[in-house]
Amino acid sequence: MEKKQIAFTYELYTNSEELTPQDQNLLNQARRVTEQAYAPYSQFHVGAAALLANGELITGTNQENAAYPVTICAERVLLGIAAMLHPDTPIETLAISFSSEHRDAAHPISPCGMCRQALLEYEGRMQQPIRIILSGQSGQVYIIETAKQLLPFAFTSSELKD
Ligand SMILES: O=c1ccn([C@H]2C[C@H](O)[C@@H](CO)O2)c(=O)[nH]1
Ligand SMILES: [Zn+2]
Repeated sequence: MEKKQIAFTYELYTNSEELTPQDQNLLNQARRVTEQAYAPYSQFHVGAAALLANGELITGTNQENAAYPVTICAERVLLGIAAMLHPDTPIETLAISFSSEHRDAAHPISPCGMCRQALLEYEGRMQQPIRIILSGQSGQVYIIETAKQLLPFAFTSSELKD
């Protein structure tokens, strides 16, 4: 028997002023777009903003539904928009933020399991890592090098190839 370990490194910033101007801009877009989320049931407004390899910037927000499981997270809304509007253009960096009238939003949130799986597929499809910036409306910022790190032992398309 052998014991194995999986670990990854991420960057931690005290606040967004420590980021490069380009990353600050992207995070500010994610923070701002939370206002456009459709989240009448949770009042948890999530915003995602992506910088694409062609320099375009796109955004997405969570879209809830009275039949709760029908809800789509901001991250997967954004991936659908990216795939449709800019096919074959990799996502270089994705910023994710949130806001809520009822909760403190001064800490980062991290994508749910379903979005991690979707982000991993997009990376594989575009053959380029997606850098991820996580932060609330203020406070600490995490930067993760690739979506792959968020989903160790992932099930991928390689299993389905002949
Ligand atoms: O990373 C996340 C986590 C949650 N949500 C949404 C789903 C739901 O609308 C609300 C509460 O779970 O937040 C996202 O969009 N992205
Ligand atoms: Zn999700």
